[in-house]
Amino acid sequence: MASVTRDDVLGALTRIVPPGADHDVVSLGWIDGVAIQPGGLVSVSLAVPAALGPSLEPLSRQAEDALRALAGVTRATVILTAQRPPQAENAQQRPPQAEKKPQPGAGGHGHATSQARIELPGVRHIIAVASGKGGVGKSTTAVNLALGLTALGLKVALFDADIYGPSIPRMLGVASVKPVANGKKVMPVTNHGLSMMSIGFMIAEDDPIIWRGPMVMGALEQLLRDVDWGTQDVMVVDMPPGTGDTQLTMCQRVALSGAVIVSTPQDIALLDAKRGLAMFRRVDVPVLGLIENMSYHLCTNCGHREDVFSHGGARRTAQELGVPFLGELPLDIRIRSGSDEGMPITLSDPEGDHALAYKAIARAVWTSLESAAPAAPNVGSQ
Ligand SMILES: Nc1ncnc2c1ncn2[C@@H]1O[C@H](COP(=O)(O)OP(=O)(O)OP(=O)(O)O)[C@@H](O)[C@H]1O
Repeated sequence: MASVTRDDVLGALTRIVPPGADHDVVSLGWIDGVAIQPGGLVSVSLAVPAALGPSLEPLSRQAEDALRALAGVTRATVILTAQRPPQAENAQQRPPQAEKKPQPGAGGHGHATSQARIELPGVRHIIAVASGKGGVGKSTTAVNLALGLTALGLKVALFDADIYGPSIPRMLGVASVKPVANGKKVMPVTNHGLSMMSIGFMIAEDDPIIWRGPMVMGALEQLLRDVDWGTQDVMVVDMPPGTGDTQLTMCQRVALSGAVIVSTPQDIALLDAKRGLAMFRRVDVPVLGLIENMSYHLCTNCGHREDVFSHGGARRTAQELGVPFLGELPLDIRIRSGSDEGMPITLSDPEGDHALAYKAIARAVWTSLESAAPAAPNVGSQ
């Protein structure tokens, strides 16, 4: 099979002209990134003026058709990302405190950065749930923590930034729901008292999501900005795993009030967790604490407890690094099956030990956020 080249891709895109424009998308400088993977999988990111985003959806379909017509292309995905506003404009929009040293919990609006910040004015606190490596239960923790926060009577949003494996829609039983537009904005999907958005709503589960860093950030930024989040006490962000450029950019661009790090107890996972912690410290985001997931195993039949992964490692690491230890959750099939079935354990067994552990973590997180920031009118406003 002929293999497709970047020039082929750009050539095909020169035939795509936005409605009302005099030039094609290549001449307009809208090509943000092109990724070509073995097997003829082509992904293109088009950085378009933010205000035009929703009206250009048909253009992205047209571009996909043009790419699919190329010899050697088996699948084409074109995503629209919002163009960054010019720097001078950003400087004017940035609140005056943006150049000051950050205050933990003060909405994260304090860290200085040269890049445009993504401000969500109706959201009081934004917290990241992160892990140094994949598969440690970050999404499971983000979902149950978010539900634990709703149990406190808070208005909670959940943003799935795990672009490599968006699992929030499945875990919250809304995998088949499609978000609806409201004017120029998209309404969050709601279920179980949470307002959520995920890249998973926008792509098919088997779509290749191996995008270059800038493309990933563009897609996340567009999603965050284009959703009508309304007023929220707290937004929980399920971060992509790892500590690479995407994660770092996300920490710099989103006004984070703090971060929660999830780790399993093994040394190797803890090393990654330490890397995650260092990343947040580097960008002045307060680390609210460490959670040990899959801390020990509980036998479903007899309830016997086994410390399969040397239980207690995260607590020791938290002490060593001077950050709070927020709690531990066992490796328990009920935690997994709840997520698989769209009914997380905090909902399915709200008075059980695991739900109580998540709720205690949620309380500690909220206390930590609020102890550093005065109460706002929307707090507890459900
Ligand atoms: N405490 C637990 N007990 C049993 N299963 C768990 C537990 N925590 C997570 N899992 C299961 O482990 C798998 C990975 O969890 P999850 O998707 O939350 O991890 P992740 O760190 O977000 O992964 P990725 O980085 O790949 O997105 C899922 O099948 C989940 O249901």
